[in-house]
Amino acid sequence: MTEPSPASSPEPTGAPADLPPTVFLMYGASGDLGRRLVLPAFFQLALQGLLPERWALIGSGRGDMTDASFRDHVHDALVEFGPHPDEGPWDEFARHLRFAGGGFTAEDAGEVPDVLTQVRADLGEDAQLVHYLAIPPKAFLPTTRAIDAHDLVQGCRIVYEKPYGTSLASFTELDDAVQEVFTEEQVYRIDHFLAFEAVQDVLHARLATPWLAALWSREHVAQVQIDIAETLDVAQRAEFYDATGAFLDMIVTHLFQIAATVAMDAPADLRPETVQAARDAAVQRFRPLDPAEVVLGRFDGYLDIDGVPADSTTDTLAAVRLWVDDDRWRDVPFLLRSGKKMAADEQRITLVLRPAVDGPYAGDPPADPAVISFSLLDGAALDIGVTLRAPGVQGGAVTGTATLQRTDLPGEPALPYTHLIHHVLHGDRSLFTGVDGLRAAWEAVQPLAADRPAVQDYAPGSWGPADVDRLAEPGVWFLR
Ligand SMILES: NC(=O)C1=CN([C@@H]2O[C@H](COP(=O)(O)OP(=O)(O)OC[C@H]3O[C@@H](n4cnc5c(N)ncnc54)[C@H](OP(=O)(O)O)[C@@H]3O)[C@@H](O)[C@H]2O)C=CC1
Ligand SMILES: O=C1O[C@H](COP(=O)(O)O)[C@@H](O)[C@H](O)[C@H]1O
Repeated sequence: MTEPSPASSPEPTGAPADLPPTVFLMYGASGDLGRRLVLPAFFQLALQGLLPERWALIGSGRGDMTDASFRDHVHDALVEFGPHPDEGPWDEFARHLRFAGGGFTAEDAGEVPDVLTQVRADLGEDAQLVHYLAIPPKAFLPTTRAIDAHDLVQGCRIVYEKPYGTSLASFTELDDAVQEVFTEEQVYRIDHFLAFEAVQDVLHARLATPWLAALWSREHVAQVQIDIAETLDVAQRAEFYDATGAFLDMIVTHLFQIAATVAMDAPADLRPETVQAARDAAVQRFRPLDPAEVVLGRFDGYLDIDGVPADSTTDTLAAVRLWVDDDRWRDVPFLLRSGKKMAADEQRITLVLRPAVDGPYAGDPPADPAVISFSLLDGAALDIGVTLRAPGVQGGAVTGTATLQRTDLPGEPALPYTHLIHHVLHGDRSLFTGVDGLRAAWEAVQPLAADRPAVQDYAPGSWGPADVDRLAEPGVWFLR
């Protein structure tokens, strides 16, 4: 298959000086996500000179916090998670931080209006307003209504964390309310895996490297494997996790979006709407899952965790065989797997390549097939497996792997949330999930609502129940 060549730049462009004055109103700024991921991303943007010349970040929360204690909170977060405040102009950065306590509901906007008025007096009445909902998903809907009730919709952008819905019904309820209040162009729905540099590579390497593009189809690819394996426990967040499970936490969200990034047709250009529409169109071609091709697992010992009910049936691992119904991928299984307490911390997208179909090596495939494999972890790497003549006088075939470390490339990598906030600032929705794709994702998992497979036990430190291996047959999991 041939690919069109895209015409425009892969990154949002425009100097920070050209960005309008911007006010971020961050709901849930005191929470775990804010501390670990979002506030560090703001500081990384500041270090790289990528924030607008005039900006403010107002943390909003239900408690009372002074500006000074919010600044201390941000400082502590940076000390713990980096970039360290000493690495940059902390004092200057801190002056942009404000806090508005007293919560924010439709009935009572707390201190938000007052603080916003003060900030606007400084930045200008027409400063761009960006709402960032870093709050639990159950608060998305009431906060959306509150933003409407307090007349903070006009001209704003709004960022929703994941998960955007937990079923087709709850997605529809949330999205109906969101579409009533905002136009689609105002809405940024996060799936932070789309912002991993290695996930962005999957599209950009293919678009920029013709030989890679040439093998991007069923003609050369026998299987696609997407593996997000974690050794992590869930004891710190048992309540959340038990209500969610691996399938909802990871498969229908992150792994589906990654699968769509692999499966999408090459967009004709890199305009955000073209990229998002191409990815959404790929999700719309996902065949509804067959429950017989879904394996759910639970690590031994899960039921002993404090906060997990004795009769829990929550999955801590999920693996699925997904099919993409189009000419490019017909009959190529997409194998998705993610779980907790697994054998390794690994995040990989692997295209397993077909062996020779004719010539002297046909019919004699090597034990390890050739692959193109993207690691998503820090300092991510691209592994390219090629089958070669085996060394020595006996000959035969052997597969070797060449590894390209991203850390060997020139340039400073950016954190996923740094990319995401940068894109919001520039009005670029290419790294955000589209509403059509999300709806299609929930539709694709609907068969499980009526026919959920039983949860099977697996040993902590393993790759999951034996049935997971069966999903990959006649092949094998690249990670094993
Ligand atoms: N933590 C993570 O690693 C990740 C989280 N996410 C998503 O980010 C969002 C925030 O997650 P996280 O920070 O872990 O969540 P937290 O449970 O830490 O909550 C964040 C903050 O939201 C406020 N809050 C809590 N309940 C409510 C409520 N009912 N109404 C309004 N505000 C409330 C609290 O602040 P206060 O008490 O000051 O009001 C709290 O500190 C969620 O949607 C989550 O799914 C996504 C990816 C990773
Ligand atoms: O959204 C989530 O993602 C994390 C894995 O993402 P990472 O960026 O921390 O690698 C996962 O551990 C968590 O369960 C899930 O909610």
